[in-house]
Amino acid sequence: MDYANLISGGHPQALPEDRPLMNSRVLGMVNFGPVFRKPVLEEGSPFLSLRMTSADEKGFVEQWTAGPAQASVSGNLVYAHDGEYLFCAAEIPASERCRNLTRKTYLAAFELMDELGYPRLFRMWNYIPRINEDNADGLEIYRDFCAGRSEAFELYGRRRHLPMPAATGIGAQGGNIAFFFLSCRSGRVTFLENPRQMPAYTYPRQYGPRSPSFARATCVQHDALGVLNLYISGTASIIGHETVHRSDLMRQCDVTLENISLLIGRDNLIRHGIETPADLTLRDVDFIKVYVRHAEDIPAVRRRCREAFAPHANIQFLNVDICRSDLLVEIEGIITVPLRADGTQDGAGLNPRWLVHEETSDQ
Ligand SMILES: C=C(O[C@@H]1C=C(C(=O)O)C=C[C@H]1O)C(=O)O
Repeated sequence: MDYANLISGGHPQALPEDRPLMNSRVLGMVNFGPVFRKPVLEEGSPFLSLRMTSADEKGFVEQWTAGPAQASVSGNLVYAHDGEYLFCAAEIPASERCRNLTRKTYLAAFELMDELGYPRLFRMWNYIPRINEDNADGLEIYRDFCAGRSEAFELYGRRRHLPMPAATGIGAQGGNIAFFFLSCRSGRVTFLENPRQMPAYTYPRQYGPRSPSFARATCVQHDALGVLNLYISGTASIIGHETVHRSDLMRQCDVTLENISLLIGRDNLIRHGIETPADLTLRDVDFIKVYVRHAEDIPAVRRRCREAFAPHANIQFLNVDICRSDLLVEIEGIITVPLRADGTQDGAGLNPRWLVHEETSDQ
């Protein structure tokens, strides 16, 4: 596999025997690179390419692997499942306003989850080019998107209980709106809120005709494996429902990091009925994506994040717009926690692998 070609937006070619990338254990792959391509099946696995970097940046491929998976396509949904987890990616075709197509595509995704038997939706990622620009009606595209998504949750929720999962709703450097999500069949799923922030789905109408549909985090517990995965939503400098420190990058970083610390802290976990052998802190967060509005702010944000997170944490910095035009930075991550007192675990639950450019140059 020519990873460099893959990351730079080329089509995957035949795999070398020693480096099975798109094999049957791959639930899905998401390329964070310079070219948008709608999700397709490549070498038997779902593959979505997001335009998230400039041509001269390294980029990376996020690979979700689990058990032997079956992959297929249904309309504009491309998916794979392994008996416990479902990965599904979709493009929302370009239009002058996205509410209706967002609602339609989201509803199709919920139906698929149900039909395949993976009803426990636990993490969604939404990539929205021109997120702060206006649609044909003068409504911000993010708000238009939120309206369609909210309608899908409401309509589907009349038939099936479907709590809102952890999510990210962030800009992209081009292409069309695309989302991918993870759901599971038997993991014990808990949805967390942050006492310092109003639940997003209760935001007042000043932020749009319908509020964003997501929780602050989702916890998936696999008691048989002795492990818990905590998926942290994109988090920003919002207290209550208001953006704070509108023009102060470093204060926005601090509030964002404080929000995550509070969210994963012992008091909040216990409030949601979750017990872990040790207190969780920022040092436990991994697979951290840091979204930064202005490219020139990345070095300062990088320094601050390197202070806050563990040295071994996987961190990627992406220069994209953020869901509110007064937000300068946003952070998401994942924590994997052994549940047994002796620290043993019979599996890691579901984490991604990041194949970054340096790792691929010797392919
Ligand atoms: C930063 C916030 O929201 C962002 C938008 C989200 C969405 O619309 O799915 C989810 C998390 C963040 O990426 C927030 O409202 O606190």
